[in-house]
Amino acid sequence: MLQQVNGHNPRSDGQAREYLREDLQEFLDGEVLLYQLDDLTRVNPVTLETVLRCLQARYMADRFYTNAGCTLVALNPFKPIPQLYSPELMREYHAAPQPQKLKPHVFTVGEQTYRNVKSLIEPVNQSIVVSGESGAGKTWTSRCLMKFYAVVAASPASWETHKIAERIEQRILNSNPVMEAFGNACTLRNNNSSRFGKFIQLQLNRAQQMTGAAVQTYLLEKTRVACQASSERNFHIFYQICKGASEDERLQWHLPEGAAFSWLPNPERSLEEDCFEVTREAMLHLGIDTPTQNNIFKVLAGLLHLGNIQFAASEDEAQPCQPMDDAKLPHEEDWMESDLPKEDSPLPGSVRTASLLLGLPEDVLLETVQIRTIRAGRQQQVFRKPCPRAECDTRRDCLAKLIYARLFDWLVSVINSSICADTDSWTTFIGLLDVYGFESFPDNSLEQLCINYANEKLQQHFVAHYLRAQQEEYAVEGLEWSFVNYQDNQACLDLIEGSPISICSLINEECRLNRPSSAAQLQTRIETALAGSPCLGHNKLSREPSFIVVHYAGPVRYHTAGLVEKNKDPVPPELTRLLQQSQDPLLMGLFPTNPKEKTQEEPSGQSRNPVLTVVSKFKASLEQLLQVLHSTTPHYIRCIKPNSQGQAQTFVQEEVLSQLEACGLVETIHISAAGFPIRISHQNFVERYKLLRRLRPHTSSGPHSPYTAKGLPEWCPHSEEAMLEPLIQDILHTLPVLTQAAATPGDSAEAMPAPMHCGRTKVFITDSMLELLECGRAQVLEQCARCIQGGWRRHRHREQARQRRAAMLIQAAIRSWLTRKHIQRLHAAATVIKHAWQKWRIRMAYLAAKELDGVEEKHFSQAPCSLSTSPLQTRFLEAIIRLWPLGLVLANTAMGVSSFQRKLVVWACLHLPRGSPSSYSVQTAQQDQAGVTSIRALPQGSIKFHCRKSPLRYADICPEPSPYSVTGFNQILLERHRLIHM
Ligand SMILES: Nc1ncnc2c1ncn2[C@@H]1O[C@H](COP(=O)(O)OP(=O)(O)OP(=O)(O)O)[C@@H](O)[C@H]1O
Repeated sequence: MLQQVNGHNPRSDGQAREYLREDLQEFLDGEVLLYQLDDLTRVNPVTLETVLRCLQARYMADRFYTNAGCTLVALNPFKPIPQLYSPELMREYHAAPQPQKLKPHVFTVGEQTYRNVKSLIEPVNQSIVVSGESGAGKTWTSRCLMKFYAVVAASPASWETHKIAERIEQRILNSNPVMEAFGNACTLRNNNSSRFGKFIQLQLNRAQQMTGAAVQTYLLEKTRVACQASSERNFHIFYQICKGASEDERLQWHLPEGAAFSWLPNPERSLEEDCFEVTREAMLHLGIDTPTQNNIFKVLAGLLHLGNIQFAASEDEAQPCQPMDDAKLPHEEDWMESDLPKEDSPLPGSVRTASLLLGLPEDVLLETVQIRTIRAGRQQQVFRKPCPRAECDTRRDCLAKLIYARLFDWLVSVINSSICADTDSWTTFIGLLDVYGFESFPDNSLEQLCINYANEKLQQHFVAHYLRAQQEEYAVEGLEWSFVNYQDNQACLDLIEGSPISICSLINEECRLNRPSSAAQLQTRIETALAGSPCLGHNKLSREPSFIVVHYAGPVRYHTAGLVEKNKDPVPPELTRLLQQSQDPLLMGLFPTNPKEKTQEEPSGQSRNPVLTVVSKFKASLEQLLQVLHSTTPHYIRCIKPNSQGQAQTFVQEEVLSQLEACGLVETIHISAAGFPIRISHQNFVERYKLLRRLRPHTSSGPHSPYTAKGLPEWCPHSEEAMLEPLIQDILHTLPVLTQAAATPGDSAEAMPAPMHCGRTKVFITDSMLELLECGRAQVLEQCARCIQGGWRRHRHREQARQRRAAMLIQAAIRSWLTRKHIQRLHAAATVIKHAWQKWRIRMAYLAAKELDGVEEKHFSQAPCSLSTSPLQTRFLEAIIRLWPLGLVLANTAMGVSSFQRKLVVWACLHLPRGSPSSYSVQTAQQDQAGVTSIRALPQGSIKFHCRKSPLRYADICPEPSPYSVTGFNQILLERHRLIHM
């Protein structure tokens, strides 16, 4: 209900605003409920708040996938939903004529890419970029896609080719558990966190059947082998072998039950990822036979024992640090193999076991870790310098990292050789990129710099693609507008990788100079050399040397301490040489003894080639990757973790918001805002804003609308659109009035028109224009409300007056009716009384007459003759008549007559029968001398009259007394006498 427009109650104002906001939201959303919105670009307006609300509503309604333009947002359900990933559903999406019309799903993206490949429209190759923070579901999504392609891209041809294809698909799928066992670990954020980035190329032949795949990995977190954060774990494979090995294998690998290893923290935590048998099975399918597998596991066990070697600090710098006796392994003598030269060797068990398992001579292994060799001079003279304890630890860790990294790369190459098809057997590919999401921790170093650098690159790629998609939509709608002014993240990329000076180049230079690097020095260098960059910041309050990079997803502070060392990733050449001496078949393969081969780990001083730092290697592989991506049609899946606890049905808005920022969706929203974030269909636009036409000036021409020129297209293909055109034109004509009304006195005229475009089917407007339209609408509604209120008040007034008149009329009518009724009743009663009265009077008269007649008759009957007959009688009567006044006078004389005498005189003169005192009463005055006051005939019976007061004015005065009516018994008598007298 509209509020009374002139009633300014702040609370009701607030409510009204809220109501209008909801109303606008409802309009912008259309008829659809928020959770039913499949595409975030349909959320209107595209703001963070609405996007969040929409995602939350969908998540709570168990709708985990939502489109966001060319991106699919995948919310992690944190609960198994088998029916959401069933082969039947895969086939349904595959068979659908328009899969994009089905509910958003990872299969829609899968099918879309597959059809694009089939359509052979350039670029034929497709890529799917799956990003998100740790635990958001990237690996799950990539696995899902691989399963999808394994189902839909299977060969329907002959049974034989079908079998081959199935075997390849199985191998591709089997690569997952192997890579996850060696490359994933349990972290604080995800129990099965991938510690590397990967790009999987699914290769398709001309018939779009999957014939093979290739895997490329990025930035394996090899430091995890030797160093794990508390509450985190090492790579899964270490736990798998410790928990899943058979008794025999335990003996072979020197892994007694319950043994404690420094590099195996939290072994008591059991995860479903600790499935040794699955890994072994998958390795077998990939062509890694059991002896090779055993060899791998033996080497891994050797690494665990290597980690148990602890050095004691040496008091004499010239003496190497000695390994401490380890007390960690229980019942050593019980399970140690007899091949260990136990009794002869003074070395601790961990050194002996490690060297045995790694196929290295014990003393050489120990010496290499303890003593640094330096070659100097032209003759390459060798100097040996015992390392301090910390360096011994570093060298030991470095040895383990070196072995593990090589082993991982080797595994990837084995997987590739197992699943990769011959180059001539495939023509197109679909790439799946599963990369780390943007990272920002309290302590960020080179790893985060590389990851965020990659994310910046991918974001730039994404933005370019998104803008292209936006631009295409504008073109379809006939809009001539471009995002030329949009600033992308090039400035940030220039800061990180630009030429000639950038953060990367400065760090690399520090490595090349091969001088002792100081963290503070590096900070100063970066700050002075890159001072002009808008994306470089510095936290002056920070005590530790650092610099801030303002990434698209937010600012990140990187510590400069250790940055150069990490970038060098130095591998002492003695370590490589040591491993080249290994007798272990696997290590021999990983570290071949080829003097001509220059390994990457060769020290910089001995090579004229530019140093291959971590950053430069990463940059090279990133460029390669982007080249591949640029040659494909990209598709994006943004995985979002609704909460950090991994709980189902829990949506923490703040956490989701930061991820939306990190995955660039917020950026997309800002890009939308730079264009026309609000799109309304012509129909809806007219329905909502047609009332604005009331604001249009009444002059026929009216002010010319600046919007009409760029406004509606000249041609309207549909008749409905044609019908809407004049209405939209009318609305557009009101815009100058609106802008004028909204302008504050200081605004310049040209600043006012807010941008707006009419496309072929939609009206494209900006936020400011929406505000203006809504303002105008509110204004018109207010006018209407006032008008309605005035009309209503007038109407109510008239109605009330009419009702009052009608009520009076009814009251009068009822009153007169009641009066009539009452009078009728009174008339009837009066008639009855009158009749009774008349009857009574007649009767009385009759009785009186009868009595009088009786008295006379009696009187005359006592006389000897009748009046008529006897003259004596007549004379007597005449005498009486003549005398009775005298008698009365006598009776009334004041003097000398007693009361009784008076009565007697009256009786005598009136000839009243003396014997019947009950019939007449004679009243004398109280003073007996006063005479007779009245003579009354006593009534025969009593008569009562009960009269209520009449509502009628004259009802109680009826009947009309007549001057002749008899009103008392005396009168009857007197009348009688008078009559007689007459
Ligand atoms: N669609 C889904 N359905 C059910 N569970 C899921 C789904 N997606 C993810 N999960 C759950 O979330 C966990 C984390 O997912 P995943 O390992 O794919 O995250 P990630 O983004 O690859 O993390 P990281 O970057 O650390 O490797 C999975 O182990 C799984 O339990």
